[in-house]
Amino acid sequence: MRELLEVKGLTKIYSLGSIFSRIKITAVEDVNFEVMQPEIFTLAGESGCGKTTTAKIILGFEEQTSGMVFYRGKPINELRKKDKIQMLREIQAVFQNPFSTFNPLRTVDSYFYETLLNLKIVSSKKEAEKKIEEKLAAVGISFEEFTQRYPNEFSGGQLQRLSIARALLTDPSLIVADEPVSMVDASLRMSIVNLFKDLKEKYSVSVIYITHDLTTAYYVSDRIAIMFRGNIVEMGPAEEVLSNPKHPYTQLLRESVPEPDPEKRWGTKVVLADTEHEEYLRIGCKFAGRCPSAMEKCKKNNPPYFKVNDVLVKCFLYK
Ligand SMILES: Nc1ncnc2c1ncn2[C@@H]1O[C@H](COP(=O)(O)OP(=O)(O)OP(=O)(O)O)[C@@H](O)[C@H]1O
Repeated sequence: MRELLEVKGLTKIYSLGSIFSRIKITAVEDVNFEVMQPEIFTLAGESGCGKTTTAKIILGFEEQTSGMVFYRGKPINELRKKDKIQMLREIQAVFQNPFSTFNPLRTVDSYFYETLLNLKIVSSKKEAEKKIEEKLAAVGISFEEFTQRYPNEFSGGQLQRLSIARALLTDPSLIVADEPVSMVDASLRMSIVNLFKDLKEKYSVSVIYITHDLTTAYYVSDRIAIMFRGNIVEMGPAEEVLSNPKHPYTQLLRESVPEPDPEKRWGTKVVLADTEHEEYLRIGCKFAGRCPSAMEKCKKNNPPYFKVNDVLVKCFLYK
């Protein structure tokens, strides 16, 4: 396996509030990880931990305050400037709400033809149809049931499969999937995350899977990073992290995780709850206020990472 993407020292600081009461929050703080090819790498954590901000920076929708993202060893920002079309082909996104991915007034197939033509992937309608048929087959939808239909003629699950098929049109190496199943019927979730496994095995596609749902994460991920208030607090093989969690936050997360708020995602209106605000501003471990094992030093010092077997844990308990 080769390294596909590397995130190094990634930090994003947002300013919130009015000019009279400005506060700064570090939504992503010195985040480091790499994604191999092929691999399903999961970023998990409760709402507001910095998963989406990390995804937005990788996808180029947001600029980092500091740190770098490397794609195949090269800084992604420079590649984006130099070879935009190639980057658009190589890294694709799948979002939470498939109904907002497609305009209700346009047929879904029109998006597919548009992507193929705009990115100059095909040169004729016949070639386009062949490509579309192949990608639909990969997500289990037939060409006939797809042609000339509007988004409201599909179920949420079918539409999410179609957004994955559309992402596949460019033969990407990396798919960044942000909560792709949280708006899909619980009974269909597994079948959609299974698709990611298939894509990894059949086409060597790597996936950054962003989720609050540890059940699907456990099932699909090779490695997982658990985030809390902008920090990765634990990272390692998914099986090990989720069946034997070390960080007190990962242990808590396994018990209950609040659902993400669809209204808040990818929007710009941001209101911080008091505890959230206080946790972001903590000098020591951001989890210390809620941690049942917190020690005096946790409140004063930011813990470094400790290695426990294959797992990195940002917690003084493992010193
Ligand atoms: N444009 C923005 N301006 C100011 N603060 C922001 C902005 N976008 C996100 N934030 C804040 O940054 C923090 C991290 O948000 P982010 O969306 O990355 O978390 P998340 O884990 O993906 O949560 P969710 O699942 O709710 O999207 C949150 O406190 C959020 O309120």
